[in-house]
Amino acid sequence: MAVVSTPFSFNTLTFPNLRRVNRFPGMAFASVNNKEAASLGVRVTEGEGNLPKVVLTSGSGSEVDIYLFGGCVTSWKVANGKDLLFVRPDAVFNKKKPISGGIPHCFPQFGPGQIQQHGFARNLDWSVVDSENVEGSPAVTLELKDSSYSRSIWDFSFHALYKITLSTKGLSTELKVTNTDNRPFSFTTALHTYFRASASGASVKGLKGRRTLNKGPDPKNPVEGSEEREVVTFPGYVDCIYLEAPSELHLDNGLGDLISIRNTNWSDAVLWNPYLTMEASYKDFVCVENAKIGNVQLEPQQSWTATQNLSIG
Ligand SMILES: O=P(O)(O)OC[C@H]1O[C@@H](O)[C@H](O)[C@@H](O)[C@@H]1O
Repeated sequence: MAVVSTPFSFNTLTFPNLRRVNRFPGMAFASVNNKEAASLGVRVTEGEGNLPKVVLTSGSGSEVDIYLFGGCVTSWKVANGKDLLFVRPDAVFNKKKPISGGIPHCFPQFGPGQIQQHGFARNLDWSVVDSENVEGSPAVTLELKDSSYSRSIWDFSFHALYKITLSTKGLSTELKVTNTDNRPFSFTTALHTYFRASASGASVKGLKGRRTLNKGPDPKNPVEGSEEREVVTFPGYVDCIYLEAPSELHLDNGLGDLISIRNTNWSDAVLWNPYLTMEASYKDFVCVENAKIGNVQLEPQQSWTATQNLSIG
């Protein structure tokens, strides 16, 4: 897969607009430098394959890793040190492929469709544009804009901002896509979240009665249906879209954790487990994805924003 990468040096990385946000309205923001960034719970380090990685650390000890390549959150360790996300053992960190695991972006196409599966946002370098700490919750905002590479695939000018905030018990993301072109465009998108799980014991609640598009038999010709189960499990190969999913789902990861997955504006959901097609790892994860399966249509200068909040009880 062709990948465009931006030259990167740890020595030159700065945090534009890094700021400490005061608790009280009306007080001025204090500018901070990279050293202070660490004390605010935001630092940049070298990840796997020497790729730059932002680490957010909350006051309670929870921690999140985010690779600039793909704007991909790869780890969410809660205060007891348990990582609730999963990176596949076949994941590579060499920019030749998207990182297979964590929370990859699917943009501007969920797929299958006319361009590469899941689009290009997961195999481009995002950049840091803002960072802050609000009452002990560190946050970083990443940015992705069109480039000659993206335009060779999808010929539109766009601007995406992705804010990731870590709190004591939760991990929140906000994705804002703006049409910076002078023509309307449409896209589909998803956050393809890989949760660490015991797939045979994992289940999702909240989907009963929802319309389904089952991609299991043939991804290009999904079978329409509706979900009858209160508790949806992963007994074998699962690849199913839920249209107009609720704004809150509950995942029991089969490892003793109940994770609530709340969203605004991600109208649809996808459950995926590859079963024996990924024999080495399928037992250890399930994907529960917030998605926008129908086209989001944006006029020039219009934006679309969606949030996801993962939290443990
Ligand atoms: O690109 P990845 O991370 O291997 O994921 C692929 C899977 O992603 C899921 O979202 C799709 O519903 C599946 O059809 C697809 O096979």
